[in-house]
Amino acid sequence: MRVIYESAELLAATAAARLAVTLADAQAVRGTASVVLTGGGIAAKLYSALRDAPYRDAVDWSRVDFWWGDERFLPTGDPERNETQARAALLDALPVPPENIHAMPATDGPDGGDPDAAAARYAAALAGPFDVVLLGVGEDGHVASLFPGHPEVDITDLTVSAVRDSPKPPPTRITLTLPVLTSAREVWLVAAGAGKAEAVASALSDGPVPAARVRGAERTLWLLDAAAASRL
Ligand SMILES: O=C(O)[C@H](O)[C@@H](O)[C@H](O)[C@H](O)COP(=O)(O)O
Repeated sequence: MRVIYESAELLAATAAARLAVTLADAQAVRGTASVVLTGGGIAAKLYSALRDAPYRDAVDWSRVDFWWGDERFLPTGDPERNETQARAALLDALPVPPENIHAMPATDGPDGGDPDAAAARYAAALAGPFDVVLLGVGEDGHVASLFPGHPEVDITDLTVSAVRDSPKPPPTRITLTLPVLTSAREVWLVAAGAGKAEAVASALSDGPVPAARVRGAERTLWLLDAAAASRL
């Protein structure tokens, strides 16, 4: 399904509300809920919309697990880390037990600057299937840190991989792979702005971009603003 909103603000506001309802529903059905977070501009808007919404109390935040789809492999607290962004825009304001926040390792973690060991550590900790995977979409059609033409896109035997030579800085990253992303109940691809129009059009016509290959087990949702949908 795809939904096109007039503006990025409306997209962020509705996605935040949708996320609260989906997590509350998951808790009603299964007792707990899990979400995989992403980085990027529209994600930051979504996180602060959720943080500031009174309905956020519909979710029992003590029973939500937070994971990440990808991370920039930098020191803890680096402003460029997706974790730092999500904590500042959302998690720091919610009553989430620290052990439910499953950040990807940083370069000052137990594996130091070794992204392969850090990826293996995250793989060992992963507990899916996830209820919702949030994914921003890059202008080149990347999702998480799966970049077009890079070998990580075709990995089938690992759930988490190191990424080197990322075309988007910083060059070293950690990413979930397609087999684990596609095992989630719902995958939501969220994109705003004219810069995303070509990538969105390619993905939705089964073009050669990583975004075309990610699907949820139960539902795949494209949440777009009018500019990102302008080439559909
Ligand atoms: O580390 C990152 O940058 C990401 O997790 C990445 O996959 C991001 O979600 C997209 O590149 C969209 O980012 P923007 O919304 O900022 O364009």
